[in-house]
Amino acid sequence: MVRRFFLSKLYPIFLNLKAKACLIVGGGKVATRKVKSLLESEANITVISPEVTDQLLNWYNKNLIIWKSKQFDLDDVKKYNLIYACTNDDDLNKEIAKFAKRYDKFVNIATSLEDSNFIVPSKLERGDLSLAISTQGKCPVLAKKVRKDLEAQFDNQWDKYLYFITNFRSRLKNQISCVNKRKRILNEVVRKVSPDDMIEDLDRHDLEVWVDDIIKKLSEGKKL
Ligand SMILES: C[C@@]1(CC(=O)O)C2=NC(=C\c3[nH]c(c(CCC(=O)O)c3CC(=O)O)Cc3[nH]c(c(CC(=O)O)c3CCC(=O)O)/C=C3\N/C(=C\2)[C@@H](CCC(=O)O)[C@]3(C)CC(=O)O)/[C@H]1CCC(=O)O
Ligand SMILES: NC(=O)c1ccc[n+]([C@@H]2O[C@H](COP(=O)([O-])OP(=O)(O)OC[C@H]3O[C@@H](n4cnc5c(N)ncnc54)[C@H](O)[C@@H]3O)[C@@H](O)[C@H]2O)c1
Repeated sequence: MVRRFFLSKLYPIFLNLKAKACLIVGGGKVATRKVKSLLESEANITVISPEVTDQLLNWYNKNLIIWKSKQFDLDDVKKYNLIYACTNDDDLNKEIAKFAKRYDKFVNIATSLEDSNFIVPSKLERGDLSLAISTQGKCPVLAKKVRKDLEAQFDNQWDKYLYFITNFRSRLKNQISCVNKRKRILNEVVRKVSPDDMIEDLDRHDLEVWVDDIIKKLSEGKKL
């Protein structure tokens, strides 16, 4: 019998954080990792910490983040959508969680799964393919290992493949109005064309010719 800490499962979601106000309390290794992925999402990032890593300082000097060089104050949480408590003081992190939840905020506690109401997954990206891996917080180091294993399986060909599939689907939508026919063709192309079929340096024109040729064949009921 498997016992679970949470009665309900954590809900996986991809958030659009562009320009959303995010607060990171703490300026160490963990804070730096969380800020790195928030920067990729173009969030509006504030770091509160008396000291920060060289990397955070570098982002601050390039105006990519706001840094308030001070001790955290409870009132600091009010203005932010997402809050990450990444200090090395677990009692302080827990206090941040309590206060943030009073204001109905989403808060992530680097030292305590139990006090977090969202957690950060390990992630792998290949073009527009995003894989998020979580152990529901039970063993982050295992999530990291699974990510590394998947990195080998999903190699850089997937980048080109996602580009091909995106192009294919958009041209298919323009050419075939029947949803069921589109669905059949897409299923067929996903089954028959693999990332290994992607050609190096295929220019846009050649890609479109290739895509249209596949659409024509499949819509006429021919095999690939
Ligand atoms: C995936 C990743 C994403 C990221 O952080 O970006 C991530 N942790 C990573 C690495 C990592 N974390 C820790 C170690 C040291 C080994 C160890 O102790 O296990 C390593 C390994 C390393 O650093 O190499 C220690 C640790 N982590 C947490 C606690 C507190 C606790 O367990 O309660 C403690 C003990 C702290 C203490 O001693 O007090 C908690 C969380 N860590 C999570 C995410 C969330 C759950 C994710 C899931 O569902 O699996 C959750 C719940 C909250 C959160 O942080 O969002 C990232 C891998 C990125 C990658 O490389 O792919
Ligand atoms: N969740 C995770 O993914 C994960 C992974 C590894 C470790 N951890 C745990 O997370 C914590 C942070 O790890 P780290 O390696 O970044 O530690 P660190 O010691 O490098 O950084 C701690 C930071 O907290 C800041 N800080 C301390 N008191 C503060 C206050 N009152 N106000 C504002 N900032 C304050 C310090 O200035 C420092 O920048 C540790 O307790 C560690 O065990 C979590």
